[in-house]
Amino acid sequence: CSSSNLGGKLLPAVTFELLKESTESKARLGKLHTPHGTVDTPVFMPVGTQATVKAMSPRELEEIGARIILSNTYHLYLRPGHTLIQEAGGLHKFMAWSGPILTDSGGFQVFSLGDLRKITEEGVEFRSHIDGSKHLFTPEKVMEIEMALGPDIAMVFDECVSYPTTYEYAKEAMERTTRWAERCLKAHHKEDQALFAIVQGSSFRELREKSARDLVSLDFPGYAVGGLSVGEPKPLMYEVLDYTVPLLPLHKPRYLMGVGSPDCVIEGVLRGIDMFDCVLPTRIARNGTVFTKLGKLVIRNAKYKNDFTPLDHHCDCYTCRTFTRAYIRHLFNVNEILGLRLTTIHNLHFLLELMRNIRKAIAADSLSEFREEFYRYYEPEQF
Ligand SMILES: CCNc1nc2cc3[nH]c(NC)nc3cc2c(=O)[nH]1
Ligand SMILES: [Zn+2]
Repeated sequence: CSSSNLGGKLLPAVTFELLKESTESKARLGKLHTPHGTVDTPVFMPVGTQATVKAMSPRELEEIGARIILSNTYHLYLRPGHTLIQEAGGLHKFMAWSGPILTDSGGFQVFSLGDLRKITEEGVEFRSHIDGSKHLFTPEKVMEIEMALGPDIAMVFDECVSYPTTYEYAKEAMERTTRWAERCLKAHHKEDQALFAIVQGSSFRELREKSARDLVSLDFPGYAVGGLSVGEPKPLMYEVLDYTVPLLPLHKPRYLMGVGSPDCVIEGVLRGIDMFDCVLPTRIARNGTVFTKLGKLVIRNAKYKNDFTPLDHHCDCYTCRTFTRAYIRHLFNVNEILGLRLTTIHNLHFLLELMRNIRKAIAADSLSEFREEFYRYYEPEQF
């Protein structure tokens, strides 16, 4: 059922149950209840930009324990169109994913189109990266698209400001984003879909605090921290989280957008983040780079030519149980599709397994030991 009806008062479609707060950090265990099932948090959400997590079938996603996945409003609006997907019965039916789905609002995509877009108070005029046709995304239009796509969680239309930026521009963009969020709230009318807000303000503390305060007063069911993982040094991202997350409601989910490298996920969880998404694990898999306990491994490297051991000696995923480095390197060498499928399965399993272990560590109040142990082996990158 979507949102049960108690004497006319509709219960919200998506609710967050705070199960346990860590004693040693801001980490917490939770359950995100949605019309398409419940998600244990902290959670990593694989990205399925064009209504598919590239190279993975829904069955394989289920097998590795994926629960909630992301799709992209911008891409699906352009192809095949949100009206076609609505005709198909919505995204869940169209892509045969029965679990929870979150759609971003296209904000990030249209802003990364560079000078192919024009921002006004009304919205963003942009040219399609496919055929150059002109489009206008307004908060109202984006709400119409996301209501038609039918995900369990829809994101507001915001402006993700690039890094670095000036205080003046960050202020102007943040205040407009808050006005857009109010317009999204007014235009959104789908009871079985939750609308999450996105905090902006770049790396300026008073802008982040103003953005958080204004959005919290609008009482959204969930809050994302946007404008991060856009090229800023990791310590700066952590600093922004240190002073932004505490301003968000304890009993609502916090979503850090675009973060999915193992070290950033651990640092985000420690700072009170519940939800993560990132194209990194699937994107680097397709060019043969995999996560392992000891850091990243590039399988095309000649040193793996005669290496008949698994990708990651500590992993029990289908790829690592079944194939060797030599075989997967061969597949990449001869451009065989199975190669990138196997590395995608492994990288997603790696991230989802990391989340399972993080949840276990929070439950056992041992997340800082887990973090020490993880860093003892894992070599994080600077960006
Ligand atoms: C929902 C669309 N809006 C929206 N998406 C985002 C996607 C991101 N992806 C990354 N790093 C890969 N940072 C992001 C920030 C935002 C952001 O501030 N806003
Ligand atoms: Zn594996």
